[in-house]
Amino acid sequence: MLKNDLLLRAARGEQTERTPVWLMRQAGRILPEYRALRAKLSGFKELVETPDLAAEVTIQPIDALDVDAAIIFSDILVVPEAMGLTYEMVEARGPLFPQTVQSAADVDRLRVADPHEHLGYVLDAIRVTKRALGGRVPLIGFAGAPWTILAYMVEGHGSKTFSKARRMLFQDPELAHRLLRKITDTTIAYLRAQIEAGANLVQVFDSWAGILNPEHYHEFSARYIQEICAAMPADTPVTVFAKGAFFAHQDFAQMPCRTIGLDWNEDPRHVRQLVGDKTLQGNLDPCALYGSPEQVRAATVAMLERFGPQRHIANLGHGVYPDTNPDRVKVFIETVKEHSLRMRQDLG
Ligand SMILES: Cc1c2[nH]c(c1CCC(=O)O)Cc1[nH]c(c(CCC(=O)O)c1C)Cc1[nH]c(c(CCC(=O)O)c1C)Cc1[nH]c(c(C)c1CCC(=O)O)C2
Repeated sequence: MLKNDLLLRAARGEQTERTPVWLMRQAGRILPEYRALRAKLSGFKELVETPDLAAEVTIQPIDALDVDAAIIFSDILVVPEAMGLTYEMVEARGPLFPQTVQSAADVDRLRVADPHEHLGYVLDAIRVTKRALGGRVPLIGFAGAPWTILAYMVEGHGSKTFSKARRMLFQDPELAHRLLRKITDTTIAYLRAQIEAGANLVQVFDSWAGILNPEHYHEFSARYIQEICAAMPADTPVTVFAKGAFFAHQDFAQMPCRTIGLDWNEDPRHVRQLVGDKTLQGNLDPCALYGSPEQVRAATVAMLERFGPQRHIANLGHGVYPDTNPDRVKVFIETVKEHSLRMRQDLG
């Protein structure tokens, strides 16, 4: 039994006494206690692959920030690794795949991973975290959207344009679909296993949605996300966060998911008209947290008013930036709690 189930109720579209709040990328990065633990280890992967440590880092923001959800400490790139493509996390630079996917032979070599065999460390981390949380807040599981995973597997590292990955969509769409098929099958099994291990809600991150043209987004991304959503157990809410996909609201309106994540470029009042009765998540500009406490408070209040009191999960419009002052994050969280309560009292 959960002591605080605001997130799940908001995701299901039920009335809540206040708006739940958490932050994308809340685990790690901004917390001194994360940096202290991280400094003692060989690197990011040791943290991700050691369930007790991953659980500890997952719970740090619950203690430090008093958010309404935990998100399992892991990375979207564990999926390509489970399929046979190892990644490295290069200090201060980001992910790197020494081998990339270019040819039909490369796709054939990849396996559809069995999550119990190849991603057992994540499932163990979820189990340890659940036990340690003792029902304080729900635990969010996650995976990358197939398109975003393909982008890293083909490109080999982060990029502003991902032009190698997008080139494949133009030059060899069939090959892209074969790769997306394997990623999607792996992701469905992986997210289902996360839910069995204890994840209460799962989020699909399509971080590179915004660089596709609308036709390609429909053909190479949305249909696979749709399939993933449809394959989840009916009682587990799914959130789809497709950064920059303002052109794809029609796709999202039909998506069998409960919640749509919005980046900070979007106006929730406009999106509400387009996607029907879904819950919306977001969408404060992460840079708003560089302001003074008064400015953070004002920006947060304005955001809450745009979403309205119900069917909203407060968050940033993307992950929190590493150099953000945790005290400003606290102002954001406290303002959501106080002001969303007040919005309901004003109504009642
Ligand atoms: C694109 C993407 C990645 N990873 C992820 C995405 C999708 C979300 C998004 O768009 O931001 C998802 C992710 N990565 C991480 C989480 C942990 C849970 C959370 O707190 O949200 C989550 C949900 C830990 C992480 N993943 C990474 C770190 C930093 C590693 C470190 O400790 O040095 C953390 C805490 C590394 C990572 N991982 C990735 C990149 C590009 C980088 C390097 C730059 C960066 O720091 O974001 C790939």
